[in-house]
Amino acid sequence: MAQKQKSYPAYINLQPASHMQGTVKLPGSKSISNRTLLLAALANGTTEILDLLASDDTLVMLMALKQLGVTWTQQEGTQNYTVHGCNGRFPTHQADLFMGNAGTAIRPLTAALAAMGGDYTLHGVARMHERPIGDLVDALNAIGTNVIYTGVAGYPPLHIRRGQLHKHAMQVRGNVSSQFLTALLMAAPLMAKHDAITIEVIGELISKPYIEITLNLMQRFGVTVARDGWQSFTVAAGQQYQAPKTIHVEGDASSASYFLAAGAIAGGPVRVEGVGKNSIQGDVRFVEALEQMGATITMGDNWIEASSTGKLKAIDADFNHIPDAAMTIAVAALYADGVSTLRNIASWRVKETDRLSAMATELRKLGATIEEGADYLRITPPAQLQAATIDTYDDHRMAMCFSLATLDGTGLRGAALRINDPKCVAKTFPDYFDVFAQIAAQSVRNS
Ligand SMILES: O=C(O)C1=C[C@@H](OP(=O)(O)O)[C@@H](O)[C@H](O)C1
Ligand SMILES: C=C(OP(=O)(O)O)C(=O)O
Repeated sequence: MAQKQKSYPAYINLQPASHMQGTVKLPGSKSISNRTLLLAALANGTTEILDLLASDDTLVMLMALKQLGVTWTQQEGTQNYTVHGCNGRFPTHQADLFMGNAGTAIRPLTAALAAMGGDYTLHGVARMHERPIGDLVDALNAIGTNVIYTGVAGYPPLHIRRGQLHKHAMQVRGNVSSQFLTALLMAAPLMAKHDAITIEVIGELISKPYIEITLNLMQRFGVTVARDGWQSFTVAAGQQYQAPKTIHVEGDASSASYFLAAGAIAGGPVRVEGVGKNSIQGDVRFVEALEQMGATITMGDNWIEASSTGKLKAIDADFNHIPDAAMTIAVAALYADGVSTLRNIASWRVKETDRLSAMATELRKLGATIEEGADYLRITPPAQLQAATIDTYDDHRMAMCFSLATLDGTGLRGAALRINDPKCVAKTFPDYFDVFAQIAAQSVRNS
């Protein structure tokens, strides 16, 4: 078994806290873990991956690779893995792959399998079958791959057969998910055997910093991508992924956001370890938003710390570059001195749930006044938070960011905050509520 299993009750009651202080060691980055697993599997040679994230999203990738004939081993009692690369061609040409709700698994694997051809099906949980993949499939099939929808057009499940590449210039729309471009980039060396592959982005590209993670990791595996800004990307012919021997997975910057926000809301200092000023993850820029709200941030090579001395200031900003960590700002806005506006976050609607609608509904339960726009959220905090039972919509980030609603020690008047279905955090952070409780306990000891 690759991951430890954790059992959670149907709900969890969190006690109010007025001060948060302590240090957290972060789990590995989901974005880096799943990219590294796929690149290591495709590479020529053996890669040792250190500190891989242990979660549902990485488990589905590990299991899919195993079904595809990739050999990997986990070093006992660690999150270190040895992956034996298959040099651009999976040994197994027929497989039925369960992808859970992991966008970072299904999208890049679809592109890689389409490029290779075979007889593969990819499917996931019910919500996965509502998350769009049409822009990726269109981009692939336009150059000759053979990807078929077996349910509703534009969505998984997918069936991948053998195609015949007849073009090397690809086009992909960028305004629904950056993961489509990431997927094409990662698969491009498999299709660029004799001719360069170019990928042109049509229209706006969202979530840009995730493309930097992709390019950075491809480079670590020896493939260079030439680019013209965010408009077009070229992978020269004849490049193959080469195993870098060892690769270390940074701590997850999106997971860091909950603890850093706790330090900013409730005094701190709260320090996260595993990610720092040289991170390749765009979500470290979450701290800029906290600073704008008045928090004090310090950073080292492998840590970030947040603290504050007074009430947070309201914020009005564009969060397109950090859609995941922006959810944490929505809850932090409950503690601000005025009305906050989170702009350019339409992609929230096609993630684990419709996050714009879910966030609006749950913030209202706490007493906030919310304006939900097509692509923005305006949050007016209540004078005092109300105790509430928070629904989580099978969305790990809904569960994690609403734990911050306990940090107004007096406002909840001693009442616990109830979070339903806390087990959904297993998507990226199975131990989240234990770690959150440890920080709360450290804070009590230190106060
Ligand atoms: O490439 C990645 O690792 C991710 C890209 C983002 O998705 P979108 O590009 O769909 O916004 C982000 O929300 C997701 O959690 C991880
Ligand atoms: C959007 C997310 O996940 P996915 O990788 O499945 O897109 C997320 O983790 O917030």
